[in-house]
Amino acid sequence: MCWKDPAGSDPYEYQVGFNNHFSVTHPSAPGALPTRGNNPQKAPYGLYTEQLSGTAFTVPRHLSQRTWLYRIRPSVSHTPFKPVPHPHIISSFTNLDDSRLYPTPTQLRWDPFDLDDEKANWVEGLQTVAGAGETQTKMGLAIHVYGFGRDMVDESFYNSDGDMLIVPVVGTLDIVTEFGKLWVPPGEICVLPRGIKFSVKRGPLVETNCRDMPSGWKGYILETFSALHFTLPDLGPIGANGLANPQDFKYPVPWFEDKDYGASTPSRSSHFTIINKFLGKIYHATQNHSPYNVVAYNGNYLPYKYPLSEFSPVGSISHDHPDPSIFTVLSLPNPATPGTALADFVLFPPRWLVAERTFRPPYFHRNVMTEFMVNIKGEYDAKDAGQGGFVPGGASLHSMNAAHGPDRATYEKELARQDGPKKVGDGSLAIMFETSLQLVPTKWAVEGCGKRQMAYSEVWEGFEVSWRKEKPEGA
Ligand SMILES: O=C(O)Cc1cc(O)ccc1O
Ligand SMILES: [Fe+2]
Repeated sequence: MCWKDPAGSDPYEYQVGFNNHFSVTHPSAPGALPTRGNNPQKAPYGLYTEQLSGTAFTVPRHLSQRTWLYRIRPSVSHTPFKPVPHPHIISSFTNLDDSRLYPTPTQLRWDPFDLDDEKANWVEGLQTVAGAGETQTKMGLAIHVYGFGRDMVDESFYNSDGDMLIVPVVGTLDIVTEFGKLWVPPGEICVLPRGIKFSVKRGPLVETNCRDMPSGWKGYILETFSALHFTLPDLGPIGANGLANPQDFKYPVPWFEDKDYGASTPSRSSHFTIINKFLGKIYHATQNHSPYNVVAYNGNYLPYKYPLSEFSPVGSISHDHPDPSIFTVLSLPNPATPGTALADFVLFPPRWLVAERTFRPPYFHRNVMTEFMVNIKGEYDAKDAGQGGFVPGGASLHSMNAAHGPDRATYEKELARQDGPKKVGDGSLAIMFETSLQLVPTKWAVEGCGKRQMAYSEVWEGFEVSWRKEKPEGA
């Protein structure tokens, strides 16, 4: 089934259904998909047949992901890769003496990051904030910010290190992939799995309340190095429905161009550049044609997007504050420890809080998971969003076991609260990258970026010791 935005702001069409197996052909080339098998002696219209695997051939069937592509030229027709410096990307976090890293258990919070991004394209504008593990053994993850002001033209990127879950905060992303196009405004996310080629262009700059992020296209990226990919979390007693429903995940429909590059091409360059991130380094190769030449495909390894507004949250309808795992949108299980995640993508959506006899904002806690949060817009219910607070566009890192929770202002306001049911988060959106691994921030994030809120810990100062007034006599 094809889906089209009824409001008309997204110009593209999509196929729907999380992890579906799609067998599709561009409408201009009926019959481009082989009718028997994947790999005919000669594919229809002389197309080249290519398998792109997202998992090892031998993984259990329910984890297996691969797509067969039918394309105008084989992907392999390009020059050898040459390294190109990119000083801001880090993909190995295991050497804690690496001078680019800054291990610290301190609670960290940042105002919106300032990136020197006007001339950068999306790849050049990547900057690593934190990470764990490394790409070589496919164990770990990295968190990056991006900021760019230039479209990727005649350039395509693919990542050999991991999958990228992209969270735009300012500016719509207009993404061309080998599988078709994705339109990703703030409020939606997309996942670009390992190995898939794509180019990021600037879509409209939508209204933002990010005070310090007035210009540019900016957002956050969770990069997962794992050999497996995001899944929908189990629902357990919640039942068969709710949270992120499979039909709300949108996959592109085929889009291709039959475009050659040569000396006579009046383009910026006389070739197309393929950019690869491999072991944390950037490499360039060139070729004489557009890689967006896939006419038909058949498989379940594809990029996709998800509008966060479709998330159907569950919560407490009597008393007590449920743990935030109820807000998991996508999860990447940690095979080493059943029930834990290498990475969870968690959403704090607008919702009604009705719990009685309950301290409703997030409680004080010291979690075994590491929490990296981003305020996309509005006010998060545990933190003041004013100047120096958890501001839109800003982020926080609460590492394994690090105590955190409501700031003093929120705590006092909640103790004094009289009202009944309350809608929180109207017009607001916060997300969390949560991991069972120990994240290491980069030196840039802790010292270099100039956006760290050095006074963050003060939000938890000055709590009244009510006990002394209220304790039973003799205690
Ligand atoms: O720290 C945070 O704000 C995230 C969070 C939210 C919540 O409702 C409970 C626990 C938790 O870590
Ligand atoms: Fe937390």
